[in-house]
Amino acid sequence: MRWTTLGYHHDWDTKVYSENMKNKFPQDLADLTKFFATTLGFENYSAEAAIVNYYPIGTTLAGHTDHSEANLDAPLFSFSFGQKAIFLLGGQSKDEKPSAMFLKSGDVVVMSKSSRLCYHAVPRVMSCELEPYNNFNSNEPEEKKCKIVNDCDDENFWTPFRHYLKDSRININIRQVLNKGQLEL
Ligand SMILES: O=C(O)CCC(=O)C(=O)O
Ligand SMILES: [Fe+2]
Repeated sequence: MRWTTLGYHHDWDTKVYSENMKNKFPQDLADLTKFFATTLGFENYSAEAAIVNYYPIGTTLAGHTDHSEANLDAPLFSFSFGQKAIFLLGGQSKDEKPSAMFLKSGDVVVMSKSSRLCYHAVPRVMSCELEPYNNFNSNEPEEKKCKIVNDCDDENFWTPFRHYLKDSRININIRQVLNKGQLEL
């Protein structure tokens, strides 16, 4: 499994965010996440760090908690695309037996309040039966479709992504790092 980072870079070795290791967080992803946060009643949410996880079928992510953010009250948002996974969600200690759920393309996991600091893991990525990520039949009129949707309608543009997703899952894991009013680490 591989990953890239956006915004504040999460260093999996030290688990420390730093002001010296960050780039601009993509505005469209920040807006999308804020939409989810506001809809769920989390005002003032600001997406500041993301890990984009790339899982070829057969790869796994070991059990862990995400506790490096200065702000542990803001929820963690997790968007899944491509092939499906088994996601294990446990408790705040390893003594608690985890619950298993499937995460499919388009599913969003929100870890907030008591689940924010719970152990979780991805023990299995496997083939899905349906491929919702290949379906661009939107009812939006042509002029209202955003650029990325129009780009994906173009077979030449989409083909490499379709090939990649056929055997892989992508998860985008988004966090707010700073507390309200905090300007830097
Ligand atoms: O792939 C997932 O669903 C979870 C990823 C995750 O837990 C993380 O990036 O911290
Ligand atoms: Fe995590």
